[in-house]
Parts: sequence; C-alpha cells; structure tokens
Amino acid sequence: MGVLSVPAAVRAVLLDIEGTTTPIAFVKDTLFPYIRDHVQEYLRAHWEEEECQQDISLLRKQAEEDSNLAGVVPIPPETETGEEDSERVIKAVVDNVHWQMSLDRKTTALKQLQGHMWRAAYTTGRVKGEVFEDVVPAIRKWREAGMKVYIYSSGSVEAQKLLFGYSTEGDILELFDGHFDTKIGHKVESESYKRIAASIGCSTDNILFLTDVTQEANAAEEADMHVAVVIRPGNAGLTDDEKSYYSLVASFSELCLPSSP
Ligand SMILES: CSCCC(=O)C(=O)COP(=O)(O)O
Ligand SMILES: [Mg+2]
Repeated sequence: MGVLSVPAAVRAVLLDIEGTTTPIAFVKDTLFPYIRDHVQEYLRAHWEEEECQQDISLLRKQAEEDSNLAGVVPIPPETETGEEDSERVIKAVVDNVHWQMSLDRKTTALKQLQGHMWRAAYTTGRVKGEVFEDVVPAIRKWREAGMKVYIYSSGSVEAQKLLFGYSTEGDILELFDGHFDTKIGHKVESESYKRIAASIGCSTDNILFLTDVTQEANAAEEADMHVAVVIRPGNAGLTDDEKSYYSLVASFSELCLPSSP
C-alpha cells in the first residue's frame, strides 16, 4: 500500500459503502441494531400505509423464494381485517426480518424496508452517516479532475442517500453522480457491473470499483472493470494470496489519478 496509479482509461469511480466509504462498525453497531430493535414498533405505526404494505409484499415474495432455506420464516397473507390478524402477520414479518439479518442477507426486500425505517432515524437526527475522513477530500479532488463518482451498495438507493445526505460531514450527496443498489443485480454477479457501465454510458474498462469484499472485486474484474480492495479498520482480513493478487488501498488519498502530479 502507498500509492495506486489509476489506469488512464478510467473515467469513473464506483464505490462500495460498508467497509469502503464507511466503517463496518457503523452499519453493524448502529444501523442494524436500530432495525432489530424498532421493526415491530415501525410496522405497527405504518401498517396501513401503501409504502409499508409494498414492503411486506416484497418480503412475502422473498420468503416464498427462500422456502427451501433452513430457518426461513414464511409471511402469511392477512385473511381478515382487525388488529388480531395484523398482529399475527407483523409477528411473522419481525421474525423474518430478524432471521434474514442474522444471516446478513442482502435481499432487495430486506434492504427496501431497512431504508424506509432509517429515514426516521436520520431525519430526526438520531443517526448520522459515518464516512472515513479521507473520503470527502479525495472525491472532491477526483471530481475536480473530471472523474465521475458513483455508489454501488447492497443498501437501497434510499438508504444510501440518507447516509450521505445526513452524514457526519453534512449533506455530501452532491459528490455523487448516481447510485446503484441490488435492483441492478447482486454485487457478486459480473452482469451487475456490465449493467452499471451501460447505465452510466461507458465501457466497464472506464470504471474503477473500490470494495472491501473480494467476491465483489472478482465479479467486477470478470466484467472487465478495474478494481482495488480497500483495507479499513474492522474489515475482514485477506489471505496472503488475495493480498498479493489485488491492488490494495488503505485510504482514498492513495489513489493517484493519471493527471495528478
Ligand atoms: C447504504 S447503508 C446500509 C448498508 C447496508 O445495508 C449493507 O448491506 C452494506 O452493503 P455494502 O454493499 O455497502 O457493503
Ligand atoms: Mg462493502
């Protein structure tokens, strides 16, 4: 680690969040416990709302797809109107959400509900999105050099915008040219990276992807993106083979753009 020269073909940087722009501890110790502790209260308060009912439908469909997985909690339909029946469904949704979270699943259904729940936590100031201190100055420099900057996270686009819109550095959403989540495909599938390039309007070879997860780096590389693995405090360790195979950075300040002195 030290300085990583960005290949001349690169026109855009694609950033992961957890373990890359943001400490894993913020997600694991602040965001996720908030969901576990408040999901029941949230569902009771918002049950009649269209958005909440859409979230439940998506979770129910996911539970059907997961029916062959050990420990899955099915979500029954509401059969009658009334508090007793909705409480029965709410209990199933709470158990399903806790089960999915115990496995750190990245399903669009779970991520959508989480995004909606975090909205209240951020807008009331109970939570502020954490970003590593090198992130904002480095992105400003990249942008000044004409680089486009995008986010690709398993967290929903809404959750991403909340994290950066209510961050410890203030509202930094203006730093990003666009956001992608699992609606474009999962982060361990190479097709997702091809779709992102198509959506940005460039070739995968014009994009540098930064992530802490080597399976994601592999998928991006298979799609012909440039990749670097980010080493941050609290990230999972890499094997010796991984350390020698990947370009590694411990801070965004280590990236040296082609035009940089
Ligand atoms: C967008 S904040 C919440 C992060 C999250 O839910 C998550 O699963 C992290 O995934 P990432 O792809 O950013 O590592
Ligand atoms: Mg990550």
